[in-house]
Amino acid sequence: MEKTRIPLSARRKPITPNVPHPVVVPSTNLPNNVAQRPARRGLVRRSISCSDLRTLATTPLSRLNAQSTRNVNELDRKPMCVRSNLNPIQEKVVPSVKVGTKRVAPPTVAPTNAKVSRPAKIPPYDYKARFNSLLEKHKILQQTSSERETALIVATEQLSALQKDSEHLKEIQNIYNQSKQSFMENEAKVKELDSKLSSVQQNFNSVNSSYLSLVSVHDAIIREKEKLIREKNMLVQELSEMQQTNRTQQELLLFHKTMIQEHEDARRIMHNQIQDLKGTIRVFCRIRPPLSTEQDKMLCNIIYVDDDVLEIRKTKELTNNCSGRTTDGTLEFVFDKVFQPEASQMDVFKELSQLIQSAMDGYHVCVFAYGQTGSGKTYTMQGGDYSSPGMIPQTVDLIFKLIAKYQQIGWIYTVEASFLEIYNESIRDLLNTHNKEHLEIRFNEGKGTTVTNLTIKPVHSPQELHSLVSYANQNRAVAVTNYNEHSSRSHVVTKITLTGIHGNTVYIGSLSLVDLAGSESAKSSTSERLTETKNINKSLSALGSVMTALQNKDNHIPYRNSKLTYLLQSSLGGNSKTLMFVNIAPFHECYNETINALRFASKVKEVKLMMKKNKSLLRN
Ligand SMILES: Nc1ncnc2c1ncn2[C@@H]1O[C@H](COP(=O)(O)OP(=O)(O)OP(=O)(O)O)[C@@H](O)[C@H]1O
Repeated sequence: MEKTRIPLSARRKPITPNVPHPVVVPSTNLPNNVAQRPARRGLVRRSISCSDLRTLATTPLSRLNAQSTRNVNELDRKPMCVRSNLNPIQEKVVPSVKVGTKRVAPPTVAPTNAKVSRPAKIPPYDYKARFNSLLEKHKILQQTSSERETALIVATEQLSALQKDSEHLKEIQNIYNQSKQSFMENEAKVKELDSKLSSVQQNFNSVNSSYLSLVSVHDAIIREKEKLIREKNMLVQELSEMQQTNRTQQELLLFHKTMIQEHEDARRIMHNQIQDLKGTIRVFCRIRPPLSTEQDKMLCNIIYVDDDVLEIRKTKELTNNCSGRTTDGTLEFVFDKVFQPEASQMDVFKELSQLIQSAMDGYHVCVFAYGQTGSGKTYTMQGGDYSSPGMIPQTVDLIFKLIAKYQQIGWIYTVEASFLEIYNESIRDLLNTHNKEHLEIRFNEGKGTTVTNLTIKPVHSPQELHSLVSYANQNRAVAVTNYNEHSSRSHVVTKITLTGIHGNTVYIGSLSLVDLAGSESAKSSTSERLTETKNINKSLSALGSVMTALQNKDNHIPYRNSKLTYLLQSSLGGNSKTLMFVNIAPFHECYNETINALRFASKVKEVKLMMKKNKSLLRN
């Protein structure tokens, strides 16, 4: 039997084995736009790009399935178009038939109604012809059968290919699903990255805006820096001009300092000459007012003739009994100044302050208050309450004011203070009442008068000195049972030493402020007070003797007759300025003591001291 050849058109290309990549997809399963690409019959072998997969992913599955079904049907149809090359009449499209779930090409049926010329009718008796005709028919049938078998084989191959396609499609579907899953994951990642990108963008924007503002600040700083550099240059210029001016001014200042120093020296000399002209021993008389508790007391008749002359009168009987100038029983006394009861502490200090200047200038100054008990000595030296500070507190304040003033022209001052009490001719250290050491007065031409073992405190401020003054007063009070009685019976010496240094020049001056014991006579004292009074009178009369000797310019001045005069030797000698307050109580009952005090003071007033300045040179 002649073998039937399968037409080329009916053959199918072998299907490439299914491998994940490259993916072999039947063109029919691809969406239209993908499938439109050049394809071979039925199948397309090509690599699936990401965009194809994306298109696949975005195409609904139902649509793909429908399209796939359509294409399979088309494939089913196309291979069934079997052409017979034996008989063109037999060539026709054979529709596929469904066998079970598969569609296969139906067996080809030989056309019976072919439009060919009918063979001539064979007579019934022509068996040979009829046999040949039958053979011909048989041959045709055999050929048809063979073709149908071939078609069946082709259809079976196609079916198997389709099955493979289907499996392949399933695999592609899986790959597609995986790709879709991975795509969705990637898309989520892309979204996440997008959000990160947007936050990074925001950060970038904020950093950028900060950067821009920093840039503007930087620019402003640069501008400011340039401005400052310009100002600095101007200041440098000004500074150099000022330095030049400064040099000129320093030269001028030096010149002025020299001038000031020369003027200061001249002032010191003139000041001391004026003080000398006023008297080396000056006597001020101060009459205290009666207190509110003393309004009943009869007063003396005191007449203030001038600011340095007073007249006092008690009775006519006393006329010619006094050493003062008498006129109708009136005694007249002339002092350097008479302070009436109304005079304030400030008025009194105004006169004293000139002597403090002398102490700063290197002189020894002695101020003492003389008078009977209750005449106002302590009030004058120490003061009453805070509103009426006496000579000592005011002196302390003035000293420190002057020190500050002198500092400006190059002077450096140091201040030292000591406080002692002479009671019954023995000395007590008021800054150390437990001081059992022997306190002995020594005199040295160079150093002046000193007391051995006496506490001497350096002082740096007025407050410190005020505290020492009150501490000394306190010690004076606690040492005895009856302060008022005791205070009348002892001499208190406050000594402030001032050392001024300017270059090689050193001035050492001192201020001795003495609150003397009451000057009442022994007659008016009781027997108990007699010893005290004798001692007081001894020291006061020694003071008078020293004054007289000084007045007479005696070779020997009896300083050593009492502790008081010995202690005040350097303040009463030729190298000092002395101011004596004679304090007077204004009462009739005190008249005799008043007259005695006034006489004593008048005697002192006549003393003329020979002055010698305590100037020394440290070097050369
Ligand atoms: N100028 C004055 N103005 C007002 N009161 C004064 C004045 N002088 C003294 N007094 C007052 O008179 C009283 C006696 O004065 P003060 O104690 O100073 O006398 P004194 O001479 O120091 O006595 P004593 O020798 O006992 O110490 C005190 O109360 C004092 O305050």
